[in-house]
Amino acid sequence: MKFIKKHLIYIPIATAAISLAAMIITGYKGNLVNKSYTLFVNDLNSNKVSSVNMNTSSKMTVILNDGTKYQTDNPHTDTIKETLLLKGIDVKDSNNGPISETIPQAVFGISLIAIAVIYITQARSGRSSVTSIEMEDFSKKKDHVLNFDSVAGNEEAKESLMDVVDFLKNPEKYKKYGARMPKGVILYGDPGTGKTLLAKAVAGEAGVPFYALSGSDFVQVYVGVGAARVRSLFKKAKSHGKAVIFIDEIDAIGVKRGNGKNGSRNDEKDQTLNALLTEMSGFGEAEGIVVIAATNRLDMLDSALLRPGRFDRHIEVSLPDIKAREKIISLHLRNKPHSIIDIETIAKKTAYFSGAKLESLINESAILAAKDNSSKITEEHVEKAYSIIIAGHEKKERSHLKDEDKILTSYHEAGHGLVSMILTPQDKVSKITIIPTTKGAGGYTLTIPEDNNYYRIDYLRNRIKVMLGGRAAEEIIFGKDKITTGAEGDISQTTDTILKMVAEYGMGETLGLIKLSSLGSLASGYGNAVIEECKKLIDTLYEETIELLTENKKTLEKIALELLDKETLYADELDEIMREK
Ligand SMILES: Nc1ncnc2c1ncn2[C@@H]1O[C@H](COP(=O)(O)OP(=O)(O)OP(=O)(O)O)[C@@H](O)[C@H]1O
Ligand SMILES: [Zn+2]
Repeated sequence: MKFIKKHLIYIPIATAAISLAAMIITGYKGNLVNKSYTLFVNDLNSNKVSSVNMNTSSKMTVILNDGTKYQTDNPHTDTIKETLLLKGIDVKDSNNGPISETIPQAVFGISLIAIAVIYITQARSGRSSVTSIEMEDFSKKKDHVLNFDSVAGNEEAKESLMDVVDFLKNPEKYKKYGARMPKGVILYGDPGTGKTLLAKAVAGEAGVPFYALSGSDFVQVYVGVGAARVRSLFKKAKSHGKAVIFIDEIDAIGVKRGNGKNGSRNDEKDQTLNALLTEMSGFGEAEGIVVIAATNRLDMLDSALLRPGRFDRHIEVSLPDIKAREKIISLHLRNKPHSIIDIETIAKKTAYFSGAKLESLINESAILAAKDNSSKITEEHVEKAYSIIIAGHEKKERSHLKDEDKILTSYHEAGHGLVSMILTPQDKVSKITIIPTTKGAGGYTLTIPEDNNYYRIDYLRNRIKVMLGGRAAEEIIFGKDKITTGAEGDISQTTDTILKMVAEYGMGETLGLIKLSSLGSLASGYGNAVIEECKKLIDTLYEETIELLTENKKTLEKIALELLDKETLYADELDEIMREK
């Protein structure tokens, strides 16, 4: 839209130029000399005049029999025309100039007005709308193209996105196999973790244009404008063939409908969202267009957005762990004069920093170096910048965790991971990390090999122990009076599972094979007894978990300490520790 609007002004400019040229050509009357009125009267009296061309202007044009042409004053008397006619002189009396002259004049005038109108509206809309479709054409730019090397860390996200890159490069290949490739990908994760950067890198890797729009641009615009913007964005992208369309802050238009807090649906958002969904179903698989959206909150999104054929790929972009932070710092120090050798120490100190925050740390250091007129960025500059950044952020967020919290999280997560590796080895632990994910503080990741239809009772009991492993580890290491709120999520999960076992799966004694939820109003009589049984079961399972971890305390400590050091431990590192056990 903006693109067309921007070029609209060239149409009247062109017409103005053409009409001006026409005016010059038609208006060119040769070098018309001016002669005095008495000379004209002389010519008239000697019958030399062939024709006279007069109009409302102060001059009239005289053509003599020999073809010479000159101008003289038009006396504007009532009789002049008659006098001339009586002498048999051809008189052209036009109030308006000949058509060939007036048309270019009119067109020129209209063009000037059009230029002014378009210029004013553009200047105005430029001021009032912050929206601009950001466009970068990676298919043409060959120098400093963003690619996956520009994004440090985030290896898992990059791996998932490699598929998308391959699809963008060879959509036909996938079509041949009848594969349905993702039209939409959602990148979710904390602010500043590099979601935008990754989306640009996909376009860069695939060598296709990148179009970006932010969901927040649609807030507070008139109904219909957002939808129109979406349509024009897609139209533009499609006209180029392959493309990456990036929609930042998709939550601004795609929050769940009827969500209590954000309950007041807004027509504009709905229309914009609908336009987006329509556009997405409107292009075919082989077209090579991928829409990448970013959000900080995947759980807030409307399920309509997440359905197959829409944004059905969800890729988490997490905060960097120590290795990734080292890479990000190195990346941003590259091309800057510096004398920093010990990047590892900086990485150690910056736990829970996002990529954006690390970038601003390095930038701040560079500013300090410049202020000092120092030839290089030194470790002292980084030190100073660190204090500035921490002070600036501390008020706003719980940004940098205290070491104490880090230690606690390490043991907590190690507890989950260790219990899982011992009791449910079939569920492969692919990583344990103390870097918080959007789902909560810390975390370990399970890759469950097969999707089971049924779970055996012993498996369910073991799963509960895995969930209790975090709290149990805290208690073993720090003592009962030092336990934390960190286990809240675990506790709600175990409660759900145990309640289902006793009240729905027929695995308890109080109800036997009776399903509590089928009892309707009769269920209330069983309430307390069911809770009693659940509590007893959980207590027993918790004790067993404490026992198990106490027996394996050495391994627990080893995992925790390595976690503290490396922040993330992957399957091979964990296998190594378990082998040494
Ligand atoms: N993994 C990374 N590697 C290198 N630089 C990074 C990385 N992550 C973030 N950055 C730096 O932080 C800047 C901001 O990142 P980006 O805008 O991609 O984050 P985002 O996840 O899209 O944030 P938001 O959710 O706030 O939109 C980048 O331009 C880059 O300089
Ligand atoms: Zn936990």
